[in-house]
Amino acid sequence: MIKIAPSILSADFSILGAEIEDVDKGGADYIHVDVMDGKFVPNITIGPLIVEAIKPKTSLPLDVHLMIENPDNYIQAFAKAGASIITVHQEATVHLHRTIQLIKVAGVKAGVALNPATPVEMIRDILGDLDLVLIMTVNPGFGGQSFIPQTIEKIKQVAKWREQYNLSFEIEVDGGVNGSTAKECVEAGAEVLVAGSAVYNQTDRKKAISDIRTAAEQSE
Ligand SMILES: O=C(CO)[C@@H](O)[C@H](O)COP(=O)(O)O
Ligand SMILES: [Fe+2]
Repeated sequence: MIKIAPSILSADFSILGAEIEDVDKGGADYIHVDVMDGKFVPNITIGPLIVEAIKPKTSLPLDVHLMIENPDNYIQAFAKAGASIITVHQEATVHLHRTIQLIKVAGVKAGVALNPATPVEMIRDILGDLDLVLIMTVNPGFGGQSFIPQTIEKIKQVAKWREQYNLSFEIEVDGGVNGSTAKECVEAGAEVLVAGSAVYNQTDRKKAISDIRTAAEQSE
């Protein structure tokens, strides 16, 4: 089953609660929350206080994508704020296995994200500990960038390992996902599609979500 995760990075932050309710009613499966610290990536966005504030606005899982250095220091705070999934970048933590355990101890599903230039081999040995693998299809930091096609091979390789080792983590793609790129991602093995500008830059969010889903399902 394909899941659509609208990224609130492209929402109108002055009416964030209403923007979340809009995609919730519009058929979203996750709410994707991009956390940026101005160090790991150039941009600065959301902290645990905002996650706590939006939690009552939706019953959908909050899919928190941490683009921050030293993520261990903030896992507890985001878990307490209401995160359902916490995804950290492999590039942002030296002791990735420990970071994953910290997320699990906090009672939250654990994901690892890989930048476009990071080989999937970096996480092969810990795939069995993961609930989600996030293949970045743009360089993290901003919404509205173009999809990087070389990332498709990485999705395929992770999907191959998932089958080979009989694992059940979800494969998520993030960046430049829209009606044109969704199909190829799903064909490669992804089932969670993050879409920021492709959803929030449209006035009819329900239609935008449905269009991405329809495009993606054409590959099934
Ligand atoms: O994590 C990120 C960017 O770093 C994403 O979640 C973006 O928010 C996706 O935006 P679009 O490429 O879909 O506009
Ligand atoms: Fe993201």
